[in-house]
Amino acid sequence: MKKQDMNRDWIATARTLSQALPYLQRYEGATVVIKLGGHAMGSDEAMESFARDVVLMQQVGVKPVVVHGGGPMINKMLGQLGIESSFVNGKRVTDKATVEVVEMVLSGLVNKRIVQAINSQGGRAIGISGKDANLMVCEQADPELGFVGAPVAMDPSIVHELGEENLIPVIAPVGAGRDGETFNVNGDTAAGAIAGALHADRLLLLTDVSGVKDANGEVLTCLSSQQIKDLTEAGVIAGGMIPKTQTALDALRDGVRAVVILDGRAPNACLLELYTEHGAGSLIRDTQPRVKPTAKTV
Ligand SMILES: Nc1ncnc2c1ncn2[C@@H]1O[C@H](COP(=O)(O)OP(=O)(O)O)[C@@H](O)[C@H]1O
Ligand SMILES: CC(=O)N[C@@H](CCC(=O)OP(=O)(O)O)C(=O)O
Repeated sequence: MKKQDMNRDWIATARTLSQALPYLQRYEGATVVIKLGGHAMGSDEAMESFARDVVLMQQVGVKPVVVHGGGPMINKMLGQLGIESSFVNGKRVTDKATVEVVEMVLSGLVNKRIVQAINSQGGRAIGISGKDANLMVCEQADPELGFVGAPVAMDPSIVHELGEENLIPVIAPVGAGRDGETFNVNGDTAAGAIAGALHADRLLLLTDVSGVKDANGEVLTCLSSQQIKDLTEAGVIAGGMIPKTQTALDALRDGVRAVVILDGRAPNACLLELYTEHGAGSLIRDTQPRVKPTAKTV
């Protein structure tokens, strides 16, 4: 690269940092729940970029809370063990043998991989599941789905306590039932319930598509509740996008200020969303247009 071009790059970087000031101020002290989907954590590079974003967010005053999925990793382990599984509306039909594998993979392999990635970037992450400190008590969601849980009682105090110690909670979507059963909770559902209990300022759902697409495959940058209902009825929102958009609606109802569905494989996806004028993905915030205000309101 020529010296002149390098100077231009540095000037652009400085300008980007300067332009981030109103957003840095806006999100200082904000609680941001980030759901990392299994498809978004494929490569080591993607994981490293995610971890850097989370550590940087905390460095500039955000309280990040990570909730993760791990569907592809569960599929792989079930395959290795010769256990078949099927999905109904994006949720895994979960029998006794399956729920044991789900907990092993989510609370073990996947959770610790994320914890390690964040800690490697200088953060202090701690891995827990919905079972810890009664964070997420569940009931059976639907008898047809077996041990799939619906969160019914949330106690977010452990998340607050960890945040006060500057620890970054990394939460596996596994919950306990009142009779001691273990429930497999869809990662989006768990993230929404946790964001709702925390009254989070933002819920970022990181996935493997650039947002919610319409019938022509175009990403919708801003969506209302009604649009979500219409697109779901028309079958345009399908599969794994159903729990995601349903989560968004539930989270808004529970007091989360806004939900964004975005591509977690894109480098620095979280920073792009929070700290640039452009933003990323599909913003779900009732009927307001996707305009990034410059005032100090979140
Ligand atoms: N309208 C839609 N817009 C975008 N993606 C959709 C839509 N309907 C269904 N999908 C599917 O939803 C998937 C995301 O859900 P899922 O695979 O469960 O992701 P994750 O593992 O990140 O939770 C996308 O890869 C896409 O195939
Ligand atoms: C009930 C249910 O479907 N649970 C999910 C939990 C993991 C998950 O949600 O992972 P992603 O976010 O990567 O899809 C499952 O068993 O796959």
